[in-house]
Amino acid sequence: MSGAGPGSPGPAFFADPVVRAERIRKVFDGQDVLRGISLSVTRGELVSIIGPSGCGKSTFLRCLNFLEIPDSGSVSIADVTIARTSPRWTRADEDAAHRLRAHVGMVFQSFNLFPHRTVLDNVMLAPVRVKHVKPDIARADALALLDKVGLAAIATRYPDTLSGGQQQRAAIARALAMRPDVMLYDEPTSALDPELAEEVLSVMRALDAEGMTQIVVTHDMRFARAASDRVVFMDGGEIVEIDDPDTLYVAPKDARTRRFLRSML
Ligand SMILES: Nc1ncnc2c1ncn2[C@@H]1O[C@H](COP(=O)(O)OP(=O)(O)OP(=O)(O)O)[C@@H](O)[C@H]1O
Repeated sequence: MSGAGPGSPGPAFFADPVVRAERIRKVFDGQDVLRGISLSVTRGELVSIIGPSGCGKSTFLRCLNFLEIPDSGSVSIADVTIARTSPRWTRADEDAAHRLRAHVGMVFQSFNLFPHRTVLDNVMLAPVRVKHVKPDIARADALALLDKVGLAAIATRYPDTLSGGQQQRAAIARALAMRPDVMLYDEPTSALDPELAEEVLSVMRALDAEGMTQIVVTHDMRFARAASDRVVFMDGGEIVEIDDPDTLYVAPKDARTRRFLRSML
């Protein structure tokens, strides 16, 4: 939640960690993609992760909910902790990952809506099937969420009749329907024209104002600077954390990251 000012809850509001990743490592085909990354995100924070193409941003995000399984390290989200202590991924690990994912809403670059279902069905499906919420309650909840993202009037349409921005807002509503503790976004606006991207970003800003915890992998430096509480730069499988997104201070020793940042300003 950015812009703490007079009357805002202040730093104590951020005291409660929702996500804690410690020493996450991931090797693909002998390539050290993540070299022991740690990141804590507290309740209500909006953290943007940026960095050069191929530096491991998506891999790190996907490790947070075990869509990608880290080789070592631990992730805690809400009350679930998974520590990788052995190279084997067991049935018990998968069960724990299932419990952890129940706390996480994930939004992908490519929307990933079910094409043969209406927008409303897309949003109410998981609460009914996974959480066994009564259909009439799930429907009312889904309509409220669609209203929040500006899509209530087109709830009965199918995804292929929607703009990309509308589809992405539907995908956000679908993720929110599971009442997550944290939302993860993997380049949510990269496939969108600037105007449609702005519709999506404004939904994310509104969620931030409500206190939702959000982690966003993005190439949108303007959004990262303007809306984030923290910008985290990744490079070479490590992170360089910037406390103040306005000044974009980067440790002087990190020349490659400085060059990357200059190219984005
Ligand atoms: N499933 C996989 N198998 C093998 N290599 C992979 C896999 N996923 C990612 N990689 C490799 O890991 C590295 C990091 O990829 P990743 O997608 O995490 O980077 P990124 O920073 O998100 O890039 P971009 O900004 O271009 O999306 C790349 O070299 C990529 O080719």
